[in-house]
Amino acid sequence: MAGAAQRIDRAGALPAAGGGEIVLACRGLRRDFGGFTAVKDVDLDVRHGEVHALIGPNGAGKTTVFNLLTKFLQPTAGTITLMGADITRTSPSRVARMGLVRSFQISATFPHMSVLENVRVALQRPAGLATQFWRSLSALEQLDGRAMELLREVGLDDARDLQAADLSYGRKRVLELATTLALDPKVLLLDEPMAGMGHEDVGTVAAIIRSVARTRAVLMVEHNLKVVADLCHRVTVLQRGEILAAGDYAAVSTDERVRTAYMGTDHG
Ligand SMILES: Nc1ncnc2c1ncn2[C@@H]1O[C@H](COP(=O)(O)OP(=O)(O)OP(=O)(O)O)[C@@H](O)[C@H]1O
Repeated sequence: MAGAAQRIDRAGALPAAGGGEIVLACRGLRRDFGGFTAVKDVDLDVRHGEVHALIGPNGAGKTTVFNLLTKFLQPTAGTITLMGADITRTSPSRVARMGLVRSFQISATFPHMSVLENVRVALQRPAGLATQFWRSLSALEQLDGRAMELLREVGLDDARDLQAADLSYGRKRVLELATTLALDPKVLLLDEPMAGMGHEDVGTVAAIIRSVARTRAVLMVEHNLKVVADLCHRVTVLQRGEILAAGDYAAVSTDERVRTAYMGTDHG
Protein backbone atom coordinates (compact mmCIF):
# COMPACT_ATOMS: atom_id res chain seq x y z
CA MET A 1 0.00 0.00 0.00
CA ALA A 2 3.01 2.28 -0.28
CA GLY A 3 1.63 4.04 -3.37
CA ALA A 4 -1.55 4.95 -1.58
CA ALA A 5 0.43 6.21 1.36
CA GLN A 6 2.46 8.50 -0.86
CA ARG A 7 -0.54 10.07 -2.50
CA ILE A 8 -2.28 10.85 0.75
CA ASP A 9 -1.19 13.53 3.18
CA ARG A 10 0.66 11.66 5.85
CA ALA A 11 1.76 14.69 7.81
CA GLY A 12 2.55 13.28 11.21
CA ALA A 13 1.26 16.25 13.15
CA LEU A 14 -2.29 16.05 14.33
CA PRO A 15 -4.24 18.83 12.64
CA ALA A 16 -5.77 21.38 14.97
CA ALA A 17 -9.26 20.43 16.05
CA GLY A 18 -11.63 21.78 13.46
CA GLY A 19 -14.08 22.93 16.09
CA GLY A 20 -16.68 22.65 13.35
CA GLU A 21 -20.38 22.57 13.95
CA ILE A 22 -21.90 19.70 15.89
CA VAL A 23 -23.37 17.31 13.33
CA LEU A 24 -24.23 14.36 15.55
CA ALA A 25 -25.20 14.64 19.20
CA CYS A 26 -26.83 12.57 21.87
CA ARG A 27 -28.04 13.45 25.32
CA GLY A 28 -28.83 11.13 28.20
CA LEU A 29 -28.53 8.08 25.97
CA ARG A 30 -29.46 4.88 27.78
CA ARG A 31 -30.04 1.28 26.80
CA ASP A 32 -31.28 -1.46 29.09
CA PHE A 33 -31.21 -5.16 28.24
CA GLY A 34 -33.68 -6.65 30.71
CA GLY A 35 -32.42 -5.56 34.10
CA PHE A 36 -28.91 -4.74 32.80
CA THR A 37 -27.99 -1.20 31.77
CA ALA A 38 -25.41 -1.39 28.96
CA VAL A 39 -25.35 2.37 28.22
CA LYS A 40 -26.26 5.08 30.72
CA ASP A 41 -26.43 8.90 30.55
CA VAL A 42 -24.18 9.19 27.52
CA ASP A 43 -23.78 12.68 26.03
CA LEU A 44 -21.73 13.04 22.85
CA ASP A 45 -21.01 15.91 20.45
CA VAL A 46 -19.44 14.89 17.15
CA ARG A 47 -18.17 17.80 15.05
CA HIS A 48 -17.68 18.37 11.35
CA GLY A 49 -14.00 18.21 10.39
CA GLU A 50 -12.99 16.07 13.34
CA VAL A 51 -12.11 12.48 14.16
CA HIS A 52 -13.70 11.51 17.47
CA ALA A 53 -12.68 8.31 19.22
CA LEU A 54 -14.87 6.22 21.44
CA ILE A 55 -12.65 4.06 23.62
CA GLY A 56 -12.97 1.90 26.68
CA PRO A 57 -12.31 -1.59 28.00
CA ASN A 58 -14.12 -4.63 26.64
CA GLY A 59 -17.81 -4.54 27.45
CA ALA A 60 -17.78 -0.77 28.09
CA GLY A 61 -20.72 -0.20 25.73
CA LYS A 62 -18.99 1.14 22.60
CA THR A 63 -20.76 -1.15 20.13
CA THR A 64 -24.08 -0.56 21.85
CA VAL A 65 -23.60 3.22 21.47
CA PHE A 66 -22.87 2.71 17.74
CA ASN A 67 -26.00 0.57 17.41
CA LEU A 68 -28.05 3.23 19.17
CA LEU A 69 -26.70 6.09 17.05
CA THR A 70 -27.34 4.23 13.79
CA LYS A 71 -30.75 3.19 15.14
CA PHE A 72 -30.13 -0.54 14.90
CA LEU A 73 -31.12 -0.43 18.57
CA GLN A 74 -33.81 1.79 20.06
CA PRO A 75 -32.65 3.79 23.10
CA THR A 76 -34.44 3.14 26.38
CA ALA A 77 -34.03 6.86 27.11
CA GLY A 78 -32.30 9.91 25.69
CA THR A 79 -32.27 11.84 22.43
CA ILE A 80 -30.15 11.76 19.28
CA THR A 81 -29.87 14.60 16.77
CA LEU A 82 -28.28 14.52 13.34
CA MET A 83 -27.54 17.91 11.79
CA GLY A 84 -30.12 19.45 14.07
CA ALA A 85 -32.89 16.93 13.30
CA ASP A 86 -34.19 14.67 16.05
CA ILE A 87 -33.57 11.09 14.86
CA THR A 88 -34.36 9.35 18.15
CA ARG A 89 -37.29 7.51 16.56
CA THR A 90 -36.07 7.47 12.95
CA SER A 91 -35.49 4.18 11.10
CA PRO A 92 -31.94 2.98 10.36
CA SER A 93 -32.42 3.27 6.59
CA ARG A 94 -33.71 6.84 6.83
CA VAL A 95 -30.83 7.79 9.15
CA ALA A 96 -28.38 6.37 6.60
CA ARG A 97 -30.04 8.38 3.81
CA MET A 98 -29.73 11.48 5.99
CA GLY A 99 -25.97 10.95 6.01
CA LEU A 100 -25.06 8.91 9.09
CA VAL A 101 -23.31 5.87 7.68
CA ARG A 102 -21.52 3.01 9.36
CA SER A 103 -18.70 1.34 7.50
CA PHE A 104 -19.68 -1.85 5.77
CA GLN A 105 -18.25 -5.15 6.80
CA ILE A 106 -15.85 -6.82 4.40
CA SER A 107 -18.55 -9.35 3.60
CA ALA A 108 -20.60 -6.52 2.09
CA THR A 109 -18.15 -6.11 -0.77
CA PHE A 110 -18.48 -8.50 -3.69
CA PRO A 111 -15.36 -10.67 -3.88
CA HIS A 112 -15.73 -11.66 -7.54
CA MET A 113 -16.37 -8.16 -8.83
CA SER A 114 -13.53 -5.83 -9.64
CA VAL A 115 -12.58 -3.02 -7.28
CA LEU A 116 -14.14 -0.49 -9.68
CA GLU A 117 -17.37 -2.48 -10.01
CA ASN A 118 -17.71 -2.67 -6.24
CA VAL A 119 -17.57 1.11 -5.95
CA ARG A 120 -19.94 1.59 -8.90
CA VAL A 121 -22.52 -0.67 -7.28
CA ALA A 122 -22.20 1.27 -4.01
CA LEU A 123 -22.60 4.56 -5.88
CA GLN A 124 -25.95 3.43 -7.23
CA ARG A 125 -27.49 3.31 -3.78
CA PRO A 126 -27.69 7.06 -3.11
CA ALA A 127 -28.54 7.71 -6.75
CA GLY A 128 -31.48 5.33 -6.48
CA LEU A 129 -30.32 3.52 -9.57
CA ALA A 130 -30.33 0.03 -8.11
CA THR A 131 -33.30 -1.19 -10.12
CA GLN A 132 -31.61 -0.15 -13.35
CA PHE A 133 -28.45 -1.98 -12.53
CA TRP A 134 -29.03 -5.14 -14.45
CA ARG A 135 -30.74 -3.41 -17.35
CA SER A 136 -28.40 -0.64 -18.29
CA LEU A 137 -24.69 -1.10 -18.47
CA SER A 138 -24.32 2.42 -19.85
CA ALA A 139 -25.89 3.85 -16.68
CA LEU A 140 -23.19 2.06 -14.76
CA GLU A 141 -20.46 3.35 -17.00
CA GLN A 142 -21.60 6.91 -16.32
CA LEU A 143 -20.66 6.32 -12.70
CA ASP A 144 -17.07 5.50 -13.60
CA GLY A 145 -15.85 9.06 -13.20
CA ARG A 146 -17.09 9.36 -9.63
CA ALA A 147 -15.96 5.80 -8.83
CA MET A 148 -12.42 6.57 -10.01
CA GLU A 149 -12.44 9.77 -7.95
CA LEU A 150 -13.28 7.75 -4.86
CA LEU A 151 -10.63 5.16 -5.66
CA ARG A 152 -8.07 7.93 -6.03
CA GLU A 153 -9.22 9.41 -2.69
CA VAL A 154 -8.37 6.14 -0.92
CA GLY A 155 -5.37 5.24 -3.10
CA LEU A 156 -6.91 2.20 -4.78
CA ASP A 157 -6.99 3.57 -8.34
CA ASP A 158 -4.09 1.34 -9.37
CA ALA A 159 -6.17 -1.69 -8.33
CA ARG A 160 -9.35 -0.79 -10.23
CA ASP A 161 -9.39 -3.94 -12.37
CA LEU A 162 -8.34 -6.42 -9.69
CA GLN A 163 -10.95 -8.72 -8.21
CA ALA A 164 -11.81 -7.64 -4.67
CA ALA A 165 -10.98 -11.18 -3.52
CA ASP A 166 -7.38 -10.73 -4.70
CA LEU A 167 -6.70 -7.64 -2.57
CA SER A 168 -4.61 -7.87 0.59
CA TYR A 169 -6.53 -7.73 3.86
CA GLY A 170 -5.60 -4.08 4.39
CA ARG A 171 -6.70 -3.05 0.90
CA LYS A 172 -10.01 -4.93 1.33
CA ARG A 173 -10.69 -2.74 4.34
CA VAL A 174 -9.81 0.31 2.25
CA LEU A 175 -12.23 -0.83 -0.46
CA GLU A 176 -14.87 -1.18 2.23
CA LEU A 177 -14.17 2.45 3.16
CA ALA A 178 -14.49 3.52 -0.48
CA THR A 179 -17.88 1.81 -0.80
CA THR A 180 -18.99 3.56 2.38
CA LEU A 181 -17.79 6.94 1.07
CA ALA A 182 -19.84 6.27 -2.06
CA LEU A 183 -22.92 6.85 0.08
CA ASP A 184 -21.68 10.41 0.64
CA PRO A 185 -21.82 10.33 4.44
CA LYS A 186 -21.83 13.50 6.49
CA VAL A 187 -20.97 11.45 9.56
CA LEU A 188 -18.96 8.26 9.21
CA LEU A 189 -18.98 5.64 11.97
CA LEU A 190 -16.02 3.28 11.90
CA ASP A 191 -15.86 0.22 14.13
CA GLU A 192 -12.20 -0.66 14.68
CA PRO A 193 -11.11 0.23 11.14
CA MET A 194 -7.52 -0.93 11.76
CA ALA A 195 -8.38 -4.25 13.39
CA GLY A 196 -6.06 -7.04 12.29
CA MET A 197 -3.82 -4.78 10.17
CA GLY A 198 -0.05 -4.63 10.02
CA HIS A 199 1.87 -1.47 10.84
CA GLU A 200 2.04 -0.09 7.29
CA ASP A 201 -1.65 -0.62 6.58
CA VAL A 202 -2.51 1.10 9.86
CA GLY A 203 -0.55 4.17 8.72
CA THR A 204 -2.27 4.17 5.34
CA VAL A 205 -5.77 3.82 6.76
CA ALA A 206 -5.06 6.50 9.38
CA ALA A 207 -4.01 8.85 6.57
CA ILE A 208 -7.20 8.09 4.65
CA ILE A 209 -9.38 8.70 7.71
CA ARG A 210 -7.57 11.98 8.40
CA SER A 211 -8.18 13.08 4.83
CA VAL A 212 -11.80 11.91 4.80
CA ALA A 213 -12.58 13.79 8.03
CA ARG A 214 -11.60 17.15 6.55
CA THR A 215 -14.99 17.36 4.88
CA ARG A 216 -17.02 15.10 7.15
CA ALA A 217 -17.21 13.97 10.76
CA VAL A 218 -15.78 10.62 11.85
CA LEU A 219 -16.67 8.74 15.02
CA MET A 220 -14.56 5.64 15.52
CA VAL A 221 -14.20 2.84 18.01
CA GLU A 222 -10.51 2.08 18.28
CA HIS A 223 -8.45 -0.08 20.63
CA ASN A 224 -5.06 1.03 19.32
CA LEU A 225 -4.23 3.98 21.55
CA LYS A 226 -1.31 5.09 19.41
CA VAL A 227 -3.74 5.51 16.52
CA VAL A 228 -6.12 7.42 18.81
CA ALA A 229 -3.29 9.70 19.98
CA ASP A 230 -2.10 10.43 16.43
CA LEU A 231 -5.42 10.70 14.66
CA CYS A 232 -8.26 11.77 16.92
CA HIS A 233 -9.14 15.33 17.88
CA ARG A 234 -11.46 14.25 20.67
CA VAL A 235 -11.72 11.17 22.81
CA THR A 236 -14.63 9.89 24.86
CA VAL A 237 -13.85 7.11 27.32
CA LEU A 238 -16.61 4.73 28.32
CA GLN A 239 -16.55 2.43 31.29
CA ARG A 240 -19.41 0.14 32.26
CA GLY A 241 -21.73 2.05 29.95
CA GLU A 242 -20.99 5.51 31.34
CA ILE A 243 -18.67 8.31 30.25
CA LEU A 244 -15.57 8.25 32.41
CA ALA A 245 -13.76 11.13 30.70
CA ALA A 246 -13.88 13.23 27.54
CA GLY A 247 -11.52 15.70 25.93
CA ASP A 248 -8.42 15.66 23.78
CA TYR A 249 -6.03 12.72 24.05
CA ALA A 250 -3.57 14.60 26.26
CA ALA A 251 -6.27 15.45 28.80
CA VAL A 252 -7.89 12.04 28.76
CA SER A 253 -4.66 10.06 28.92
CA THR A 254 -3.49 11.90 32.02
CA ASP A 255 -6.81 11.54 33.83
CA GLU A 256 -6.16 9.32 36.83
CA ARG A 257 -9.51 7.52 36.57
CA VAL A 258 -8.79 6.69 32.94
CA ARG A 259 -5.29 5.49 33.73
CA THR A 260 -6.65 3.24 36.41
CA ALA A 261 -9.54 1.93 34.35
CA TYR A 262 -7.91 1.62 30.99
CA MET A 263 -4.50 3.03 30.19
CA GLY A 264 -2.78 1.20 32.99
CA THR A 265 -3.79 -2.10 31.46
CA ASP A 266 -1.96 -3.83 28.64
CA HIS A 267 -3.80 -1.56 26.19
CA GLY A 268 -1.46 1.24 27.23
N1 LIG B 1 -28.27 -7.73 23.00
C1 LIG B 1 -27.72 -7.72 24.22
N2 LIG B 1 -28.33 -8.35 25.25
C2 LIG B 1 -27.81 -8.33 26.49
N3 LIG B 1 -26.64 -7.71 26.80
C3 LIG B 1 -25.98 -7.08 25.82
C4 LIG B 1 -26.49 -7.06 24.49
N4 LIG B 1 -25.60 -6.34 23.72
C5 LIG B 1 -24.61 -5.96 24.56
N5 LIG B 1 -24.84 -6.41 25.81
C6 LIG B 1 -23.99 -6.18 26.97
O1 LIG B 1 -23.74 -4.79 27.07
C7 LIG B 1 -22.43 -4.55 27.52
C8 LIG B 1 -21.72 -3.64 26.53
O2 LIG B 1 -21.45 -4.40 25.33
P1 LIG B 1 -20.79 -3.74 24.05
O3 LIG B 1 -20.69 -4.82 23.03
O4 LIG B 1 -21.53 -2.52 23.68
O5 LIG B 1 -19.35 -3.37 24.62
P2 LIG B 1 -18.05 -2.91 23.81
O6 LIG B 1 -17.49 -1.75 24.55
O7 LIG B 1 -18.37 -2.73 22.38
O8 LIG B 1 -17.10 -4.17 24.01
P3 LIG B 1 -15.95 -4.78 23.04
O9 LIG B 1 -14.80 -3.82 23.11
O10 LIG B 1 -15.65 -6.07 23.72
O11 LIG B 1 -16.54 -4.94 21.69
C9 LIG B 1 -21.74 -5.91 27.68
O12 LIG B 1 -21.80 -6.28 29.03
C10 LIG B 1 -22.61 -6.82 26.82
O13 LIG B 1 -22.60 -8.13 27.33
